[in-house]
Amino acid sequence: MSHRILLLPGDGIGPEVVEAGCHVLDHLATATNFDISYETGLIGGAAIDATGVPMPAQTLEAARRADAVLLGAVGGPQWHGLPGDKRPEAGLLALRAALGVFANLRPIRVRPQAVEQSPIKREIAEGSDILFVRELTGGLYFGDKGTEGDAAYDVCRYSRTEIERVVRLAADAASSRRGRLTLVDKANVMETSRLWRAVTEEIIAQHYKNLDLEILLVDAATMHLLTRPRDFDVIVTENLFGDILTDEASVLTGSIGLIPSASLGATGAGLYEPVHGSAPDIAGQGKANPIGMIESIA
Ligand SMILES: NC(=O)c1ccc[n+]([C@@H]2O[C@H](COP(=O)([O-])OP(=O)(O)OC[C@H]3O[C@@H](n4cnc5c(N)ncnc54)[C@H](O)[C@@H]3O)[C@@H](O)[C@H]2O)c1
Ligand SMILES: CC(C)[C@H](C(=O)O)[C@@H](O)C(=O)O
Ligand SMILES: [Mg+2]
Repeated sequence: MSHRILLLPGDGIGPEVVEAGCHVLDHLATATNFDISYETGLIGGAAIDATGVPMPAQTLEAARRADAVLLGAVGGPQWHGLPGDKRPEAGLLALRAALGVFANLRPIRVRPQAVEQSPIKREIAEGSDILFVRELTGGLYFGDKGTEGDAAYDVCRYSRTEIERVVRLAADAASSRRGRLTLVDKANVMETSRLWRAVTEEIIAQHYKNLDLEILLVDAATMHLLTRPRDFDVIVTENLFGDILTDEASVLTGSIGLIPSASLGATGAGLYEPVHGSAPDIAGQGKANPIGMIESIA
């Protein structure tokens, strides 16, 4: 049976890292007799230029048919003036929503070979191995948004079900790793965070008594990540905090180009993409680090 892989190279360095990743995948597929077939689709700025929209219906249909979707990156300064729902990034958000991939796994490991590349002191960074589980289809990204006169708003909303499913996934991951789960929230200010905290404490107390649960406020967490990174095993958090904290934590490894991700839902195809963006500052120069893409494929 052929495994259908949808390639969405996107913009900037996206096509460069997807091409590099496919060399590796082709080689492995041949070496192991693993039958794959590729389809390539448009997303982001490339799709806007070709079709006028960041997520053509044809791409969505191909994603729903695929066994896995590999995405490079979307976005770039040439599309920055567009309204929010017409920007390249809106194409990626539509894809995540359509595939229902609510859990975004972002492993951040400091490799012994690269520890000297880290701007963080060796004695702090060495041996860090953190799995972020970022909620991916809720929160501020998908709440009601708009403008009212000269004001603007983005609503942050989470349901108990949305929190439960991703916390359970993170708790399962922690159970098969070092048994430590950290919830990062802003429960001293945000109502959604208070719900995250209540639901998480309940799930851990009822179903994961073996786990050691730590809870941190997000502002302090940004410091702990760079001062005691080895203390963390699995970190679960909401969509926006997860976006920001994983770019921060990537610094431990020496390059955001090293960080892979897998976005998974309850059923259907997964979406596999490096954590970095389209890197317009280095696009077309043949120097983008492809490891994040290659590890996403792995
Ligand atoms: N998943 C995605 O498609 C995704 C993720 C993040 C940002 N973006 C978009 O990408 C565009 C640029 O965003 P940005 O500049 O804030 O973030 P970025 O991640 O593209 O780049 C940040 C910095 O990291 C470097 N970098 C990124 N990937 C690298 C790699 N593989 N190898 C070496 N260096 C690498 C860049 O050169 C840049 O200096 C924006 O339009 C943004 O919305 C897309
Ligand atoms: C491009 C953008 C929509 C995206 C996000 O914020 O989720 C990116 O920063 C990421 O980390 O995948
Ligand atoms: Mg990001």
